[in-house]
Order: sequence, then structure tokens, then C-alpha cells
Amino acid sequence: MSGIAIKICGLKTPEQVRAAADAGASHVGLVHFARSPRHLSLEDAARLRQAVPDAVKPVLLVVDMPQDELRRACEAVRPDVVQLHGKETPETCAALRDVLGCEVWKACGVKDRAMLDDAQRYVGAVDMLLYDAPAGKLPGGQGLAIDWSLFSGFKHKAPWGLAGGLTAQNVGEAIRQTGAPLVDTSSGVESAPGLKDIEKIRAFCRAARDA
Ligand SMILES: O=C(O)c1ccccc1NCC(=O)[C@H](O)[C@H](O)COP(=O)(O)O
Repeated sequence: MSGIAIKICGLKTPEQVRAAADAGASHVGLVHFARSPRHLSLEDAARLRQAVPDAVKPVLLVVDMPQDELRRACEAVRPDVVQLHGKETPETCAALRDVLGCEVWKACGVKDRAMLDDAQRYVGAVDMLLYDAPAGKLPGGQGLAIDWSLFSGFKHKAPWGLAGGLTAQNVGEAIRQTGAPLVDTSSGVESAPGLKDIEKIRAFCRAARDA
């Protein structure tokens, strides 16, 4: 069995959190972004956070949230990680890392080598770079895969993870091609936008662990 980290994003109920934890997820994502079909109010995110077992890290996802607001959100939700999904600069990320008292991850949209090179601006400013499809109608959770061959021969200078259109069917190949130490999925374990499917969560975790 591999030691790969697995993040299941956009969970909304304690049952889903328990299913992800039992299936071997290392991280669960709670989305706070009003336009998302996975949106949770901060009150609901704080309540759901209490259902997260100690062995699993809760990740709070936000988009261009002002520092003071994000600090208050973290006091309410107590995430282990904040994942930034907007246009936050490396300077903003580094400042947040200083004040939030938890890990800060930056989601970086990449569709070509130039975008992957540009994302390296965040090295040293964040705890992890999460490569995802570039923002479209939503900043994330779009079910769009990125070109895994971009990572071939790429020398990573910081901890990183792979997101974007991952499913139980393709995650094994994605891990083999890219060597990703963490994989993240949302749409790929849903039966409709925002509706998580527990069987798909189990199948995704199994496929990632078996890769
Ligand atoms: O999932 C959302 O709706 C979302 C909304 C706003 C910002 C970020 C969001 N999700 C970010 C994630 O970490 C997703 O897991 C990641 O983008 C991969 O999504 P998918 O391609 O659907 O697996």
C-alpha cells in the first residue's frame, strides 16, 4: 500500500466525512465560496469540522478573502490547512501564513509549461502548491483534468499536489505519470454537482492507494 495523501474536497455532511476518513483520506475539504454547489456557511463548516477525526486534516477553501475575515473564519472553523483559490499573490499568502497559525496551500491553475513555471513564484510563500485546472466559471471543482505530461522531468522545489478531473478510473494513471504525493478530487466523487457519492469516494481512495 502506498503512502499517498488523499484529499476529498467539497464535503457537506458528517456521513461523507466519516466515509472519506474510513476510506483512507488524509484531508477533507470544506468549501466556503457562495457560488459553489459545495458551499458551506462558516457556521456549517465549523459544525462539520467537529466530525473530522484527529487522523484527518480539515482544509478550509476560500477565494480572495480579506485577511481579517479569514482570521475570524479560521478561529471559527479551526482548519489544519487553508487552501487559497483566488488571485492571492505570494506576498498575501506569506502574510496569511504568518497570522493564521495553520498551513497555507495555494491552488495554481496550470494548462501549459509557462503557467507551471509561473506558479513557482509561490515557492517559499506557502506550505504546498496544488496544481489544478485554470479557473473557469468556478475557481475550482470543475472536473477538468490538466495535462499530466507537464510534470514530466519537472523538478519540484516545494511540496505539491495534483487536482483537476481526478476519478477512480484515472487517478492511478495520474499518480504513475506525475509521481504526485497528494491527489485531490471533488467532482470525480459526485453523482451530480455538490452531491457526493460515498461509493465513489471509497473507489477513489482505493485506486489512489493501490497505484
Ligand atoms: O469545489 C468547489 O466548488 C470550489 C469552489 C471554489 C474554490 C475551490 C473549489 N474547489 C477546489 C478543490 O480543491 C477541488 O477539489 C479541485 O478544484 C478539484 O476539483 P475537481 O476537478 O472537481 O475534482
